[in-house]
Amino acid sequence: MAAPMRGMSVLRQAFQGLVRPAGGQVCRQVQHRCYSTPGHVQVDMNSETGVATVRLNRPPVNSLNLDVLTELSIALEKLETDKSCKAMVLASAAPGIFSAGLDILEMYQSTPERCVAFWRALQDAWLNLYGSRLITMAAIEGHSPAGGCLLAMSCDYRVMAEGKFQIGLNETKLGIVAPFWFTDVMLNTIGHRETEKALQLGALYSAQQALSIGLVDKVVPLAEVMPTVEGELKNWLQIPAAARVITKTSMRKAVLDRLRSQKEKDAQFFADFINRDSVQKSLGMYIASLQKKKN
Ligand SMILES: CCCCCC/C=C/CC(=O)SCCNC(=O)CCNC(=O)[C@H](O)C(C)(C)COP(=O)(O)OP(=O)(O)OC[C@H]1O[C@@H](n2cnc3c(N)ncnc32)[C@H](O)[C@@H]1OP(=O)(O)O
Repeated sequence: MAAPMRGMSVLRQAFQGLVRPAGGQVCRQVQHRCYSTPGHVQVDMNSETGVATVRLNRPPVNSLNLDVLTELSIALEKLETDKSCKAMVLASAAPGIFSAGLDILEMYQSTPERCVAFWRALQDAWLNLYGSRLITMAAIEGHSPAGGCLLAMSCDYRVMAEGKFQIGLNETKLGIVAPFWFTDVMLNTIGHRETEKALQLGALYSAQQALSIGLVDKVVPLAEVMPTVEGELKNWLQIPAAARVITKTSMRKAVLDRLRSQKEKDAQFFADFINRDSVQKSLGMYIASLQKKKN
């Protein structure tokens, strides 16, 4: 069986009620337990089915800042150690968006120390998600670029809403480079040739295009995303858990170990890279282009 993820014991305590995060709530009902932190990540645990729904909740676009990533790690750790939890659905509480990826403002004109802390939080959230023993499914009910795509790809199964929404690792379009572990996850998902094209072009795919290259597993109308995930979960839940977990762990171990063995080096590299003048200039232009879109 997969070992629970290491670290963050204070965070785990927070969820066990020993330490309460500022402004956080723990509410218990008969069949549903809701663990809500200040509002960035909502967890609804259905004790009857053993399925938890984790919703990103940072409107307008669920950009992933230090707080969101830390809260996501807390939530995933808690579910990992909850023996009654068998599966986790990752979704969004914000309409029209799964996640806009990393909060660009965490990378623009930030201090090296903040950059390192931010990157460590991302690493931990990803290690918890990709290394989870749970069945993990992404309900992609909106746009899912960059870090949003990473989260979705790190689940076991993806259902995306048809229509105008886009998904992909578009980092090169921002003048930045997808880290090796983003690349590894994409390689494991869509294979080498498609990854080469997708990453160099910073391609964002429609749901149908994503389906055709295997980036998502099913495309359905928006209203059908959750029911489709629930239907698919029924199949996965029938598989003997130990055999499924051992299979998943063995297939993901090399990629997880690659990051685990160089977390600090990776965080330092990120902080150095992102603070280069040329990268800051590109990010500044990208932020301006997002703002200009509105005018
Ligand atoms: C080795 C080290 C290398 C470094 C590797 C670093 C890796 C980075 C991975 C990433 O995740 S980078 C982030 C990439 N994300 C994007 O490119 C998405 C940008 N956003 C969009 O394209 C659109 O916002 C959207 C997601 C398609 C949604 O469009 P919509 O029209 O619904 O909303 P907007 O009006 O565009 O946005 C509303 C509001 O939110 C701000 N915003 C959008 N995305 C981000 C973001 N990722 N971070 C921070 N802020 C974001 C946008 O600027 C608007 O703000 P305003 O103040 O209301 O104008």
